[in-house]
Amino acid sequence: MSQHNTHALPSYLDPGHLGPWGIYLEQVDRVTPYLGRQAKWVETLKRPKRVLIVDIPVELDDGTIAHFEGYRVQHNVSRGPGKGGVRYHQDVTLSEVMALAAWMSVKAAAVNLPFGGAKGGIRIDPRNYSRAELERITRRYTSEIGSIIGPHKDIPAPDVNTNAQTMAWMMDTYSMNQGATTTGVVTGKPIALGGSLGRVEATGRGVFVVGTAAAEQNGIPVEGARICVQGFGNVGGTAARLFYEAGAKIVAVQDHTGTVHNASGLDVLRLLKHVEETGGVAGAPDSEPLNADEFWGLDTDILIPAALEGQIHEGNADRIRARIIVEGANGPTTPEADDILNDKGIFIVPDVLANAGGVTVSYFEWVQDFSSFFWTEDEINARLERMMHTAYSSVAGVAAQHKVSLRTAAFIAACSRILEAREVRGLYP
Ligand SMILES: NC(=O)C1=CN([C@@H]2O[C@H](COP(=O)(O)OP(=O)(O)OC[C@H]3O[C@@H](n4cnc5c(N)ncnc54)[C@H](O)[C@@H]3O)[C@@H](O)[C@H]2O)C=CC1
Ligand SMILES: O=C(O)CCC(=O)C(=O)O
Repeated sequence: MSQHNTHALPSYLDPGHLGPWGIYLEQVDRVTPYLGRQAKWVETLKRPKRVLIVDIPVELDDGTIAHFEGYRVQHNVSRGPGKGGVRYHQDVTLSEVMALAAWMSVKAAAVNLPFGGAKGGIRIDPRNYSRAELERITRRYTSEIGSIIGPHKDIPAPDVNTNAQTMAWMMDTYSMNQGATTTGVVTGKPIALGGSLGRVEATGRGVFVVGTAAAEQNGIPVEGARICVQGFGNVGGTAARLFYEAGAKIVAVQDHTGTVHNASGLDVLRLLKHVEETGGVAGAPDSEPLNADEFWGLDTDILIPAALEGQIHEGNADRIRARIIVEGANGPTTPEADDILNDKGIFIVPDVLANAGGVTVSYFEWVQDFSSFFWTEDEINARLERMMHTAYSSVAGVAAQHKVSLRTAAFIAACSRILEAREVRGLYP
């Protein structure tokens, strides 16, 4: 059992709290005064365009029948087709998927990609199911949402507990139902199926690029910087490795199995191997265990939350001693915590900017699939870096102009773009 089950729930999971969708709505309310005449259209952002809840009946390996609840939400498609990952997690809710879809709309617009926002999920703990069962569940889910996805409508990708194999099954199922191989229906596919080089690492690489820019802006040399990372999967593991290779010291890592600490710096390559072999960071060599709560009070230069939403809340924000927070996860900081951290002068690179590297390389993959012409990994990484730098500078410019946080600035830039598209498209059929 995870040590986290023994701790109080984060405040956003308390009954009566706003929940992820409520948090998103509050973020939109906070930015509305900066939208000028576009504010007239702001209601567009406060309701999803389309919500689909599906029942997924599947025969398990032992012959019994199980039913899972799945979702696909398209929040906004004013600027292009919906885009966003698919999450398999036991705590997935409609409110969460709605918020994740909305953050995708904001993210795509903040980085100026020609996409709207969407997200999907299945309420399931995938660790309890065999590979064959997961394949059947994924295929049935894909068929159930098949009428609303498509390369020009809504393009899924990996998120928590899904990966390139999941995308291969989705692409194959969609193609079988269409009667034609349709590689552009999902991104994050295996390279053999039209996937893009660099996509697996892209989100962590983007975190590294903007994290480095933020460190420079705050006079923190990356070489020797102390870094704590929560979540050591696709995003956290890659970001930790890139910072480690740049000379930073990864002093603590937390995942669902535990928290490991080494004040002189963990050997990240060994830690990655340990996680591959054992499924989590607990018991990693050359580390001491910490309890989950101690992690948040560690004296550090950069904190990278790269696990789930609501991890930084009013119950722990006050104890955080990082100089910079780079949000690898979606929605890791509640609005209450955001206020506390801003008052403490902690510099936050918000999720919609910091973790946009993944969807950026997904965009490259989608473009490559259409042209059937594939780029080298160096080309992809160079383009990714350029786009992340451009987005960071333009959001930092908006922040300076309005004297607001990078989060508010990213929302101002993104919401303005979405609402401008809404306005010029017009309303009538
Ligand atoms: N994969 C991608 O391309 C993108 C992912 N994200 C976001 O980044 C975050 C992480 O996603 P991935 O790395 O893809 O997922 P993943 O499934 O590869 O890894 C998730 C990590 O979080 C840890 N974790 C889960 N529950 C935890 C808990 N209660 N406490 C501490 N750690 C916990 C897991 O142990 C694992 O290390 C999510 O918020 C996701 O939405 C954002 C943009 C793109
Ligand atoms: O790569 C994508 O299309 C979306 C990735 C994603 O789900 C996210 O950025 O949160």
